[in-house]
Amino acid sequence: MINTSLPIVPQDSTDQREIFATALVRQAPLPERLNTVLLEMEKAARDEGIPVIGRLEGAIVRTLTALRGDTTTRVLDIGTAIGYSALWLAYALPEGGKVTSIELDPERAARAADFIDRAGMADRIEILVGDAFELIPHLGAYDLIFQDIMKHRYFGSDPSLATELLKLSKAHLEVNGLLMIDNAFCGGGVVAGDAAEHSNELVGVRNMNQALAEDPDFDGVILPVRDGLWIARRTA
Ligand SMILES: C[S@@+](CC[C@H](N)C(=O)[O-])C[C@H]1O[C@@H](n2cnc3c(N)ncnc32)[C@H](O)[C@@H]1O
Repeated sequence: MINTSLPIVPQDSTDQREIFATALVRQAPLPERLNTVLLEMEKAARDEGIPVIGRLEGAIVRTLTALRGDTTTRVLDIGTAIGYSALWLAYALPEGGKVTSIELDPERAARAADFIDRAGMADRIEILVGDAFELIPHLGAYDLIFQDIMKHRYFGSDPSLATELLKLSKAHLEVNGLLMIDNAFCGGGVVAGDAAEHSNELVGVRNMNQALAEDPDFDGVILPVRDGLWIARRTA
């Protein structure tokens, strides 16, 4: 069901500026229980080739989420893997905040549940197992949505799905809500040349980038860190 032979963006970059920023972020104090589990997850991700956003992007996601303060209590995390991004999101939320995280692979979802429990965040994160395209239409509205499934879902598949997921996310995002989408550069492919000559995945991500950039209901920008992180506020 899941194509595990896909290229994985390394969690730690070779860019000297990102290495410097990541080293500083590693020194930031975190609750010991949370940090112990995050370190274990980072090791598992490296050893087993599990794609996670890594420490630098984790800290960016946490900071952007925390900046929203009490306006953000309902978060949707699309693509749980082993729960790494869900933990950063949950940690940033105010009291009473909750992350709903969706994962297609039941084994990964089970590992995520175990890590999340050990990090002491089980009361803040709910994992739904299934296909995001089937589950999201049954969910409510969110203050923040983090999308991180594109690499898996679109490679060699239908290039229109990336834009469909954007539409689905928009339909479940409150006005003034924040949409974050990882892998906007699609491994660098969308920057390198004419995506139309490349894979369905590249075409899909390029079209999604264009649709989001042109959408009058969003203000946003791709942060050029790691593989490109869209941050876009729904304005209307
Ligand atoms: C890049 S990983 C997510 C990493 C996670 N956000 C993190 O940083 O910790 C993408 C995950 O999305 C899952 N996935 C792929 N297609 C999906 C779909 N249609 N619905 C739900 N999950 C999906 C994959 O099984 C994979 O575990």
